[in-house]
Order: sequence, then structure tokens, then C-alpha cells
Amino acid sequence: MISVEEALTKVLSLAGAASPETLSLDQAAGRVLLEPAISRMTQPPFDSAAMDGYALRHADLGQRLRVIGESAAGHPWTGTAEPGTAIRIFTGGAVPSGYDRVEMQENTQRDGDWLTITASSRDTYIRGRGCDFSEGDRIEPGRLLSAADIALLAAMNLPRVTVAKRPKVAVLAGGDELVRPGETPSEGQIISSNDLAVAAIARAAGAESEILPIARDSEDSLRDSFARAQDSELLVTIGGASVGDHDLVGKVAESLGMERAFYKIAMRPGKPLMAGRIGQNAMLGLPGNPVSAIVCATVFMQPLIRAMQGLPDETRRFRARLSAALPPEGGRQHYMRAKLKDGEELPLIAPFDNQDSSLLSVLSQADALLIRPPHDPARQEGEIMDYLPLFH
Ligand SMILES: Nc1nc2c(c(=O)[nH]1)N[C@H]1C(S)=C(S)[C@@H](COP(=O)(O)OP(=O)(O)OC[C@H]3O[C@@H](n4cnc5c(N)ncnc54)[C@H](O)[C@@H]3O)O[C@H]1N2
Ligand code: MOO
Repeated sequence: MISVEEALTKVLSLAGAASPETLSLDQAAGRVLLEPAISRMTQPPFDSAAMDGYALRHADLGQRLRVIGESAAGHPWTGTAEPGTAIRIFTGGAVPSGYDRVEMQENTQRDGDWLTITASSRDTYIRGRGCDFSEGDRIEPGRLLSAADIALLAAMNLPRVTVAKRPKVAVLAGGDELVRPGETPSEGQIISSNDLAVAAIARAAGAESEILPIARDSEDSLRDSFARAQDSELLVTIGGASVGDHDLVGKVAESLGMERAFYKIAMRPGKPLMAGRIGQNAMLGLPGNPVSAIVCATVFMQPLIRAMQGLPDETRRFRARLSAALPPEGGRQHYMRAKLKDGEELPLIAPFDNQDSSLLSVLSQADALLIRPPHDPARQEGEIMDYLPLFH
């Protein structure tokens, strides 16, 4: 069995280079930028008023001023500045050259064409040309485009960007016991839940995920399902990974030429995780227990899908204080389903009593996975431990 860290390195090495596509900005949020974006604008393109009020000259403060023009956003004033004058100006309007400050209208008194400054602000209320960004400024590739990035790209007058295609991920649940939600299970059957969860987790990481028809517990059925996944860059199987007579995923994958990166890791839940490559495509074999499948999808599949889009592994651990004592651990790194509560300088974390890897009702209440390294000794209440936030 290899460690979680070694397994993650091997999983990430299954990612090929991201494929580029050009999208309009309204499609690009949540995508990874693959080429530098180079601004075609300087922003603001002119000195611009930050307040509604009057443009004037600092040298004229203390005098009554004659209002000789108006500058509104989109409607600049084109006359010539003269001493002792002011320009009525609105937020976003160009400050005409020759004027070096804007006074907000609350600090002025207007009488026909005449203006008195009743109080003078410390700020000039001028946003200088280029104070935000300049033509030629770059946004470097390798970042996930946020709503703010989209706004910045738009302001830079870049209507299209080159981003990573969404990786195609096929999710395959297998087992004679499984039927779809809404169907009536026969004796011995249950509802397939894992494939829906795994597909949702894949989508949250930026993939286009397809849920394949449930495979039966036969080599032929599995082979058919693998064939359907040929166009997907990543096939994620669920179940059939362990040592039982009906656990056929590894066998079928190998008969199709899978180069296995590893099988079995020192992780709880998730021991029978499998990863490798079939031809050009990556494959992850998740264990069937629902919590095992979902935890492995979070810890391994999500970083892999991000890597397929050119993103580095951004998994961040957080710290919390244990709100109860814990017994020592065995040889596998344990991801305990836990609940967070506000604490003083750190949040408090409480693992659920029942950590069985079949319990979806517990996982659905959990907001964190408390990480206990292999052979972690007994822990006291109040000790500081690492955790991963769940589903955020
Ligand atoms: N003798 C041993 N038995 C088991 C071992 C072991 O080391 N030796 N490991 C256990 C661990 S740990 C895990 S995890 C499971 C993983 O088994 P499989 O990956 O082969 O999963 P299945 O046997 O197919 O299913 C396990 C469990 O999960 C349910 N399941 C499967 N798919 C779905 C689905 N899509 N939706 C909902 N539930 C699903 C399935 O019905 C089983 O109850 O093996 C242990 N055994
Ligand atoms: O490792 Mo299994 O994934 O504990 O239930």
C-alpha cells in the first residue's frame, strides 16, 4: 500500500496537457486561462472624476468661480481652462486639462453661473489616467477565471479568451444490486447514489461529466461500459475494486491494456483505490462504499480534473481544535467525517461517532474531513489538527 501523498502524485501525473479553446467572456467564468491576456485599453483612459461636483484649479481655492461648462460620463467638455473658472462635472466624466481637482457638490454653493466652495476636501477626487491598468498589462495564464477576472478582461477590451476545455469525465457505477433513483428495487437491490455524487464533484472541479448506464457484475458488461467511455479523457469507475468474486474492475481494465499506476493505498476510507491509464485516457477506480467513493473523488479526482485544465493542486488544509479526545489510529491515513463549530482563535472540530464508510446520512451532515496521519497517537481534547473542508 502506498501513502496518500504518493498516490496523489501518481494520480496527478495522469493528467495530459490541457486542450485550448477560445470562448467569449460570457462563457469563460470558471474556466482556466491558458494564454496571457494582454490589455488593449488603459483604464481609465483619461483623468476621471470620482464624485459629482465641480472641476477647478487648486490655485483658485478661496475665490468665487465662474462655471463655464459641463463634463458628464461619455460627454467630455472640450473648451480651454481659464483661471477663476470651474466645470460642472459628474462621476466618470473626463476632468478637462487645466483643472487639477474636483470638489464634491455637497461642499459647494451654486448661484447662477457662480460657485462658492464652502469646504475643501483632502482628496482631489480625480482618478488619474491608467490608475487601474494600462494598455499592454498582462493577466498571466494558469488562473481560474473569477467573476472579477471576467470584468477585468472586459474592461481591457478583450472580448474572447483562450481557456482550457472542460475535461470529459465518464462516471461508471457497477453492480447487480444497483438500480436508478425512482425505480423499484427488487429483493437485495439498492439505489445507485455514488455515480450522481461523483459526477457532481467532477462538475464542481470544471469537468463535463457523463453518467454511464450501470454496469452489471460481468466482464462483458464492464467491457461494454469501458468502450462507451472511449471518448472521455477520464473514466471513473465506482465499486468492484476490492477482492470479492464480483470485483471485476481491475481485471477488465487490465485486459483492455490498463497501465496501472497503483492499487491500494494507506487511506481510510478508500483503501482499494486504483489508478492508471488506458491508451490516452486516465482511469480512476473508486471503491464502492459511498463515503469511500465520495472522499476519494474529493481527495484525488478533483485535483486530477483541475490538473487536466492546467491548474496546480490547490488542496488547502485548514486547522481546528479537537472538541473531544480520540483513540490512536491504525496504519492508514484516516479522513474522519466531522462537524465544525466556531471557536476562539480556531474553529472546533468534532468527528462523528460512527465512521462507517457506508453512512451517507453522516457524510451529508459533515462539513469537514479531519485528517489523522497513519499511526496518529491518541489525541486530547483541545489539540490542533488539520482538516479539509467538504463541498465548499
Ligand atoms: N475481504 C475484504 N473485503 C473488503 C475489503 C478488503 O480489504 N478485504 N475492503 C473493504 C473496503 S475498505 C471497501 S471500501 C470495499 C470496497 O469494495 P468495492 O470497491 O469492491 O465495492 P463494492 O463491493 O462493489 O461495493 C461496496 C458497497 O458499496 C455499495 N455500492 C457500490 N456502488 C454503489 C453505488 N453506485 N451507489 C451506492 N452504493 C454502491 C455496494 O452495494 C456495497 O454495499 O470493500 C470492502 N471489503
Ligand atoms: O477503505 Mo473502505 O474505503 O474503508 O470503506
